[in-house]
Amino acid sequence: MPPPLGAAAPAPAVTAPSFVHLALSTRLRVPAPRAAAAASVPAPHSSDAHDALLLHRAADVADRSAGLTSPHPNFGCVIARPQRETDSADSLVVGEGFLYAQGTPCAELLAAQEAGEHARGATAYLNLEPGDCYGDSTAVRSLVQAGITRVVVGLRHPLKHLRGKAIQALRSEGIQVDVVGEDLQNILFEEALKSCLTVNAPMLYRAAFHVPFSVLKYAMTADGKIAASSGHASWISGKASRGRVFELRGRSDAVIVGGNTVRFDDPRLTARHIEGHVPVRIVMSQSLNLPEEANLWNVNDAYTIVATQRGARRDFQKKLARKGVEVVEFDMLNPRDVMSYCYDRGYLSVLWECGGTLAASAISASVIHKVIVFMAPKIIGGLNAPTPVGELGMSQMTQAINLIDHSYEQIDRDMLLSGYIQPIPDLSPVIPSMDEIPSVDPEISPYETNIISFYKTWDTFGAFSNFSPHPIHMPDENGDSFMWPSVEHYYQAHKFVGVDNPQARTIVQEIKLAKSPEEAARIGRTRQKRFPELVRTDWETTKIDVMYRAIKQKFSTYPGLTNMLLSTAGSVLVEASPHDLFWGGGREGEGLNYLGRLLMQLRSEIMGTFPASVKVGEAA
Ligand SMILES: NC(=O)C1=CN([C@@H]2O[C@H](COP(=O)(O)OP(=O)(O)OC[C@H]3O[C@@H](n4cnc5c(N)ncnc54)[C@H](OP(=O)(O)O)[C@@H]3O)[C@@H](O)[C@H]2O)C=CC1
Ligand SMILES: Nc1c(N[C@@H]2O[C@H](COP(=O)(O)O)[C@@H](O)[C@H]2O)[nH]c(=O)[nH]c1=O
Repeated sequence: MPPPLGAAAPAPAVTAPSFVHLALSTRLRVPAPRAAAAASVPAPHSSDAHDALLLHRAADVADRSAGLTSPHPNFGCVIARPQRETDSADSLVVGEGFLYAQGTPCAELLAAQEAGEHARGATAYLNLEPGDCYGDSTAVRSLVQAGITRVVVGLRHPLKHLRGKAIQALRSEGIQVDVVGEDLQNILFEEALKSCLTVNAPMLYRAAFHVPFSVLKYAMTADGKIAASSGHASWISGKASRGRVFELRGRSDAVIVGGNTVRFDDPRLTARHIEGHVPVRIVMSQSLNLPEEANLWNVNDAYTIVATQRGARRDFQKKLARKGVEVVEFDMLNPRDVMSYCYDRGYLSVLWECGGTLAASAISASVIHKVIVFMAPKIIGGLNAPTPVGELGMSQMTQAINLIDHSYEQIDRDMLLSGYIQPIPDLSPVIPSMDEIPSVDPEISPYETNIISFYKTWDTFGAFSNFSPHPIHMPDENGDSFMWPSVEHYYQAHKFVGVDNPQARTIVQEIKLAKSPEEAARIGRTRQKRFPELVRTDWETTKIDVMYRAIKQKFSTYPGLTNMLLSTAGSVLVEASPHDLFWGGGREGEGLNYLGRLLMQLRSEIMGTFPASVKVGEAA
């Protein structure tokens, strides 16, 4: 049951949770009354702490698949016996396995083979729901034949055509399947769930954005340079750091550099010092003004692709082809088209090791998801020395892209900073699709699930829509405040707010003065499509915060709306837009329903701090 009303708690911060936090909170939030009853029954298995520890271990085992399995995700399976007399999880493990490469035995089969007879009556821990596909059912069959009696799953499979299939198949064989966030809601699973999201980040990004998971990596001196002004750059970071780079390459399907880096560094871009996977090397060059001889043209080291502008230096293209280098022509050579091409080739993860010019272009194209910086305690100076990221069109520090879930690590003399530009997308829709509901909770009939949908403002809960006529007073970037006619006006305008361009400011004014939310939406969407360069570079990451700020202000401005929201306690809220599969739930629950999630997040925050004076459920 939700915490008692009126429980004093500090006012929650305004900023919305990052995606990972949102994923956790919507999965591990206070269970609805029905689920709470189920959760209060003591689990007939080892404690949640053991399960969380072993699930975390399965994610670590899955990480050994990194770079080897594309286009399949990283799969890990740990089989453990629930021995009660010891607290150490290690002594519980009887078998482990990870997917070594496409077409090799699956993790579940390998773990079952290692466990042998000890698998009978044991529990299998999987970072990700088994991905048996194309009629193959090896993973499920391996667990059933090994005599596994319980399976703990970190994430449902992100791909719609696979999601829920293996879970249903295992349950139909009488195996107990506990899915984190559905059957296991204890906050103890937070770390384990985060490790499952992180180890499958490549698959999640690829499924969500239809481009490979892209990591920008560079080595930088303490004064922010990636080379001397002469272009000389070896070496900035130390041997141990460069060893980590070889590992990073070994986990990537491709490594990308720009034409200048080839001209200045003549790089090899191989994952030397470690055996196993060798990434494809990609050069992006519009001019094709590249050296006749270069390490990258030696395809005995690794495969090389040169991406160039259609028709560039055909004679040189032929020379490269004769060396075994693959040349791919693009009408307009740009990072997004190259990433779409890599997506089509099945790449899961790409490492950008380019200079600042191409890095800026890739960030502006929103194809960079994570940044890894090796900072060395060195000063090189140089007015014209190259820097890690070139022109992004930002003139105010307040426009800076804030890395999310960032972390620091010291590596010998260097400092490693890594963080996400675009947080890990959580693909699990809050509303299970119709065929999933029975497998989520057999007691629930698909037609009784307490899902509250809203879409048009005249629906019963239409006031939850961003188009509802509830003006909101919001501070602007200069601290002045403005009365926005609706949440939609505010949201659409903020695609262009802060962009230092008169045209962008004009669009913001147009949207402010739009006569209706529909008109505001039309202006915002059409201008975004026609003038992508006028949209703020960090829009993909900040749009959740912008929306959360606006709905928070809306509900705190209109107490009746807050009461209406509280009256939905325990129900799943779905914005039933069939078109917008990010904010909406889609026709069959395939949408991500982020507006519904934010409203539920807001509701659970209010439930924690709601003043006792106002009764829940009063007329709106
Ligand atoms: N310390 C570190 O980690 C690293 C340092 N460096 C250093 O950085 C310097 C090179 O930096 P930089 O000049 O920025 O080189 P880049 O690696 O960014 O290459 C820029 C070139 O990329 C090509 N390109 C293709 N498509 C695009 C696009 N859409 N946008 C932009 N460029 C595109 C063009 O090549 P073309 O002109 O052929 O058409 C362009 O000139 C070198 O001194 C190198 O040593 C480089 C990488 C990492
Ligand atoms: N100078 C520099 C880096 N430079 C990057 O590494 C590339 C050289 O790779 P390779 O030829 O395989 O050794 C170079 O082209 C550039 O992309 N990287 C780092 O981790 N630390 C460094 O100090």
